[in-house]
Amino acid sequence: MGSGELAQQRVIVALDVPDEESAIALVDRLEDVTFFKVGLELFTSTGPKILEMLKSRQKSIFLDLKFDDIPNTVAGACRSAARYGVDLLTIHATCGREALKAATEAAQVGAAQAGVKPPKLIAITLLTSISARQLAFDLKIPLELPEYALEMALMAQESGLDGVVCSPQEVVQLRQSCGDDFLLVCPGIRPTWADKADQKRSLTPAQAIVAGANYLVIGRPITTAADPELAWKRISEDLSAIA
Ligand SMILES: O=C(O)c1cc(=O)[nH]c(=O)n1[C@@H]1O[C@H](COP(=O)(O)O)[C@@H](O)[C@H]1O
Repeated sequence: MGSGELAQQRVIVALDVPDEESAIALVDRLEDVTFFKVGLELFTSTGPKILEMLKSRQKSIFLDLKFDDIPNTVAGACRSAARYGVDLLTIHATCGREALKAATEAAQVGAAQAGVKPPKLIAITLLTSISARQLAFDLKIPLELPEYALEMALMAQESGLDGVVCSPQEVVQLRQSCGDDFLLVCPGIRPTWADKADQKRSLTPAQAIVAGANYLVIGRPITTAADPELAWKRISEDLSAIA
């Protein structure tokens, strides 16, 4: 595999910026990046026109709106979001089984109505900013963290979702239990030289790929670097070494 190819195929850059202008500036600087994530900050600021900007540049899109509500509401949200023709879409596993099933069906319906490809619907298992201690003491979940993440993933799989968002630290276990066809999308990725900031359960890009992640979501190590192109290049080179 050529230099940078693995990063181009497997790294999604999170565009956590406040407005369209900053997003365009980053996308145009990072010309080798093929897959971008639009999350709550940017989508709340710009609305769907940011998706058109990315499509006009032939980029793949992860629309990360992390829906979390009652079944009827998340189904409606997924139906609407699926009409945009994005590649990946998120919902929280904690919505529960009924909501996950309703969301899965609604995403298919929305995409069919718009005549676009349905998004891969993936569930957040447990945010990568939550530590084992916080899970026990703040969220009062009596399970061990890996067991809790696995239970959320299995519920998502049984409800018909295409995969989950999980920390790279849980990938080996989830891959073993959920099989090769289940998408494992991992944020909380930190090269050795990057600040961990609010991420609690991280691995390096190479470690996450070796563990079996399908996609890595990387934001600040690239987007807030003094030289974002150089940060991307360093990550691409690290990944080329394991290709
Ligand atoms: O759904 C996500 O993408 C997500 C889930 C999760 O558990 N943790 C997590 O960090 N994310 C997102 O992944 C990105 C990580 O960004 P950085 O920490 O800057 O690399 C952010 O856009 C988060 O919203």
